[in-house]
Amino acid sequence: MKQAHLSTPTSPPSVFSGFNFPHSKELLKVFRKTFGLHEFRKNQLEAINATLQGEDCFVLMPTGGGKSLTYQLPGVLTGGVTVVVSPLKSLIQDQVQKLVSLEIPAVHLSGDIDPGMAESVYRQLSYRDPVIKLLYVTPEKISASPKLISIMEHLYMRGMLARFVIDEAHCVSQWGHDFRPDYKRLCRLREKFPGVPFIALTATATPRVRKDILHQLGMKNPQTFTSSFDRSNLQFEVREKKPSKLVGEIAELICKHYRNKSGIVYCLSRKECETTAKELQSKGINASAYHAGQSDRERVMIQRMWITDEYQVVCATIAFGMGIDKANVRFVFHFSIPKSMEGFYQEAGRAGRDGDPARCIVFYSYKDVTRLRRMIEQEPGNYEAMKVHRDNLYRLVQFCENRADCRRLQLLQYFGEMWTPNCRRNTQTVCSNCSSNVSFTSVNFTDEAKEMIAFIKQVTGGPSANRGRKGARWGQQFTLNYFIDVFMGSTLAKVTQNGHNSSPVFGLMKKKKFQRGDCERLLRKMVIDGILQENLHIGVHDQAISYATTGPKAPDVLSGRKQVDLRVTEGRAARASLSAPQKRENEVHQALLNELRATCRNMANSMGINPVAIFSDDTLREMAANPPYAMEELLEITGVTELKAKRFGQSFLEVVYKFLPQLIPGRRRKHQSVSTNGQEGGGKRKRQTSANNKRTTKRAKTQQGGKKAKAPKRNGTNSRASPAQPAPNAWMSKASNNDGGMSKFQFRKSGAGGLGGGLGLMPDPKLKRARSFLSGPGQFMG
Ligand SMILES: Nc1ncnc2c1ncn2[C@@H]1O[C@H](COP(=O)(O)OP(=O)(O)OP(=O)(O)O)[C@@H](O)[C@H]1O
Repeated sequence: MKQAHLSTPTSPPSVFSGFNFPHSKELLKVFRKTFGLHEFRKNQLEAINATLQGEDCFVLMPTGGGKSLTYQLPGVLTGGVTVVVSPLKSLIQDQVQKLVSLEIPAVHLSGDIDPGMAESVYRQLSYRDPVIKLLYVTPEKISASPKLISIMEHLYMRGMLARFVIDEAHCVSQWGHDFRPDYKRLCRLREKFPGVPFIALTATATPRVRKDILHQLGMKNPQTFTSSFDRSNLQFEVREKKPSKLVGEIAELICKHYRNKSGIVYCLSRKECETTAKELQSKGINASAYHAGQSDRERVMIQRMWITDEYQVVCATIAFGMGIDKANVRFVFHFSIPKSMEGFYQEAGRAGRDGDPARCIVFYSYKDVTRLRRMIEQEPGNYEAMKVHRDNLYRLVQFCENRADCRRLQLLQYFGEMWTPNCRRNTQTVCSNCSSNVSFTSVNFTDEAKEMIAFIKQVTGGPSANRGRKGARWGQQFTLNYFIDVFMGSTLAKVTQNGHNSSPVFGLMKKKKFQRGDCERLLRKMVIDGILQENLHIGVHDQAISYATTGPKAPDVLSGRKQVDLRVTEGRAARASLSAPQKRENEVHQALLNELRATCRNMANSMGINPVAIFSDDTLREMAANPPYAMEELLEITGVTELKAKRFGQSFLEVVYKFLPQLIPGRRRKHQSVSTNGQEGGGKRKRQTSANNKRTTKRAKTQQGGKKAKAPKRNGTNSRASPAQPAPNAWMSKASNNDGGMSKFQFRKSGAGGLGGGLGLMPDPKLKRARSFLSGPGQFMG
C-alpha cells in the first residue's frame, strides 16, 4: 500500500521510536531479510519496539495499514511461541501460508485441521525449545480445548509463552459491529498467564469501543499506537437506491469505469448475492456470488479465483473479505446499506489497498433499514445486544442521510478523529458531498414537529399503545409513510377513510412548499433522534412492518427543551419561508463555528497536539450554537473543564466577541427561556449582551422597528443581569492582559440592562444535555 498523504496533526516522537534498543540490530536484519521490507510504516516500529520491551500494546491502524508486522516480526525475534487469536479460519490459513512462504515457522489449530496434523503441532509445542514461532488459533478453540490450554500452561511454565496477540480486537466488544462471545472470554488468558504481554489490534473502533476493548481484555496500561483512519485514496459516495434499476446502474458503472477491474458488491442476503451475480453475468461481467449457503470448499475456490482475477466481481455477504490481502480492488459497492459505520468502513476499506484511487458507493434506500432491523431483531441475543445493533444501524442511516458534510470528515469524526481532511484536493477521490454544488442551510422545524408529535400521539395512543408484537393497543397503527402522506396532504383513500384529511396537520408540509423527500427526511431524522420511534411488527405474510409512534425524546420537543432542525438546500429553505433574521442567525452561528474550529486547529498545531485535546468538535458546536459571553458561561459548556477554560478559554471567548455585533440582534435567541408571563430570562444565569456597546444598541433599536431599547447602565447591577458580562472594549483589554482573564471575567459586572428591552439569554442546561451530535448547527442534512 502506498503511504497515504495525511494532513493529520503530527504526533510527538514516542519513546519507542528509533533503533537504540538491544534488539534493534537483529530487528532490522529480520525486517529486511526475512520480511523483505525497507521502510517502516507509521507506528509499526514503535509498536514492535514496545512489545519487544514487554509492554502491552494496542494498535489501531486502518485496513491494510500493516498491523500484522507489528506482531509477526516480534514473534520471529523473541524466544518462545507467540499465540495469535484471530476470528476467521480463512484469515488464519491465509496468514499462516504467507508466513510459511517467508520461511517463518507458523502453524494453526483451527477447527478443520486434520487430527494427525493437530497431534504433530501439539507434539512440537511440547518440545523444550519449540521451533514454532507463531501459533494461530480461533477464540472458540481456546474456549473449547482443554488440551490447548494445557499446552499453553506448559509453555508458560517453561517461559516459552512469548505473547498473546488479539487480532480484530473489536470483536471483544459488544458495542462493536462484530461481537464474538468467545472473544470476551480471552481476558481469562490474562488471569491464567500473568506477565505475558498482550497486543490487541483493530482497524475499526470508535472511542467507546476502544475503551471497552481494553476493559474487556484487562489491559490496564497499554502503549497505544493510533494511525489516522483516513484512507485518502478512497472516494466515498452515497447514492439513492432505485431498486428496479440498480443492477443496470452497477453494470454500467463497472463497464464504463472498471472494465476488467476487480471489485466487490456487498449484498444483504444470499438471494440478493445470487440474483445480483446472475444479472451482472447476463450483462457480460464475470461475477460470482459468495455467501454462507455455499460449502466451505466452494467459498475457498471463489475467493481464490477472485484473488487471481479469474472472477472480476464477487457479490457477497459481509462474511467475505476479512483479512484478504488483495491490493488492486478498485471498487466496493454496497447494494444495500451496511449494518454499521464500522462495518461499512471495514468493507469499503478492502478497496484500494495498493494506494491507487478506488471507489466506495453505498446505494441507500430507507426501505432497507426496515429489512435490516428485522434481521437484527431476529438474531439470537439479549435485548441490550439488539439495541446496540439497532443504534449502530441508525448511526449509519444518519451518515447516509447527511448530504452536506464531507463524507470523509463524517467517517473520521465517527472514529474519534478531529481534524478536517482536505477532501476537495483530489478530484479523483473527492467525496460526493464535497463535489456536490448544492448548498445547504439549517431550518428550524420545531413548531411543525410539535404539531406532528401531537397528532401522532393522538392517533396512535403514544409509545405504550403499540408495544409488543400483538400487544394490546388503544390507538391505531400507522407507518411512517402514512404520516408523510398526511403531512403532505395526500388524498389517498386510507387518509380520507381515517378522516385525517380534516386534521390541522393535513398538508402541513405541503403548505411549507416541501417536497415529499424533505418531509421523509424530517420524519426519519425525528426517528434517529428518538423523537419518534418505529416498532417492528411481523405481518400476516411474515413481512416486517414498522409502525411509527412518538419516541422517548418527544416530550423534550413539546416542552421546548429540544429543537428540531433539518438541513435543506437553500432554495427549499427559502420556500420553507425561513425568515430573513433566522437565516442570518444560522449563517452567523455557522461562521462562528468555522472560526472556533480554525482557532482550535491553529492552537493545536502550534502546540503539536491533537485539536481534540483542546476542545472536541461537539464542544465547539455547542459553543457556536450557544455562545458564551463570559468565562463562567464557557464553563457550562460540555467538555470545558476549569483547566481547559483557564488555558484556552480566552482565545475562544475572543472569537465569540468578534461576532458580538452579529450575535446581538436584540431579539430572542433560540435557546432563550421565556417565562410564563412572556418575560424572558428568569433563570439562574442569563447570557446577556453587553450594555455599553453603542453600536449594537443602535442596531438593536433599529431591529425592533424603532422601539427604544432599555438604556444600559454603565457599571450598575441589574436583577436580570449575568454576573459576568464584560463590556466589549473591556474584553479587548482583558484579551491583551494575557493572564487567562478568568478572575476578571468572573467578577466584573458590567452594565446589564441588556438590549432589546433587557432580553436575557439563558442557556438551558437540559437543552444542552439533550443536544446530541445531530442537533448542533451544520450537523444533520437532508
Ligand atoms: N513496512 C511495510 N512496507 C511495505 N509493505 C508493508 C509494510 N508493512 C506491511 N506491508 C504490506 O501491507 C499489506 C497489508 O498489511 P497487513 O495485512 O498487515 O494489513 P492489516 O493492517 O493487517 O490489514 P487488515 O486490517 O485488512 O487485516 C501486506 O501486503 C503487507 O505485506
